[in-house]
Amino acid sequence: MILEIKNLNKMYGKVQALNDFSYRFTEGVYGLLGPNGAGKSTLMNIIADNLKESSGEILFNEVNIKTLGSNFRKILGYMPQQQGLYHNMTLNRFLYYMASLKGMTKSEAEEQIDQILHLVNLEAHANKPLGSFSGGMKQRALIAQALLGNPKILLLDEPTAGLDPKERIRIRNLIAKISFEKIVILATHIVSDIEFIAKEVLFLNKGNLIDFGSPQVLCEKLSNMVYEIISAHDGVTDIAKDYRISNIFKDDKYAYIKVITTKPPFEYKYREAKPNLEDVYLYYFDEDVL
Ligand SMILES: Nc1ncnc2c1ncn2[C@@H]1O[C@H](COP(=O)(O)OP(=O)(O)OP(=O)(O)O)[C@@H](O)[C@H]1O
Repeated sequence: MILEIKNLNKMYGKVQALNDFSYRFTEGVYGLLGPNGAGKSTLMNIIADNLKESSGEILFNEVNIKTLGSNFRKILGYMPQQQGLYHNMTLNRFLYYMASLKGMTKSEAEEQIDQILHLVNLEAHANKPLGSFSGGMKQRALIAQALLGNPKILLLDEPTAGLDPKERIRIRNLIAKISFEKIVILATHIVSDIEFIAKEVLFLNKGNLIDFGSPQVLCEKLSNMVYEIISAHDGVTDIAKDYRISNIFKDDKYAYIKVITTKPPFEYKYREAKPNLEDVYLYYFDEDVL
């Protein structure tokens, strides 16, 4: 199974939301990482056929998805970014409603909905109105509707937005569980959402694909660029002036400051540190963490 994106461009007036984006996706989880405005949702929406590209094409198993038409939509599950749900609708009604929009028969829906409710761990809430759900339950309800029809391609746009760490882990585990034999593309700006479940990570910035690869390969690119400076507690402010800091840990005696830099911080006591995907993110997106 191959989903191939070829030279995709999207302009909103003068804003280039996607710039000549090309990629080949096969079975597995892909993390689409980038800050606000990177073009993640634009890409998802074009794949989901909710938005028209300015140019470029998308092929599924070498056939243009425009030719496949509704047959492509049938194999696609899409979880949009934080959506207003129908507050008075019960979860069960919502799922039947979404199943009918996907053209499923009532008996097909019946068969699947029970299984999906079990998978997302919401069986006990099937007859409760969506308005009574917590943030995490709402996100799981949205994942549930995306799973209707057992799609081969699953697009998840910021599935953990606004969730507490426990719910985030729960969603992450759920995604790992449902991704078998599917192409899953997950857009997020939270590195830990995909660090341990993504086969490949794509870094997107201002519409450009700036790097991609397995988390391991991406981290290896930063070897010899991540160090831990060991300093007195009051040294942190000075270090922040000269170095990009990715983490600070303090014990009773010292501050341990993880920095990303092209040359070792010779002026301090330091040791080499192991890069993680968050360091790679900071390296590319140059965000101030202090
Ligand atoms: N409907 C629109 N009209 C005009 N510009 C838009 C529209 N939708 C998105 N954009 C612009 O396109 C660019 C990419 O936006 P997009 O929403 O795809 O990014 P994103 O990576 O999903 O960001 P976020 O995490 O904030 O959702 C941004 O500059 C955004 O302002």
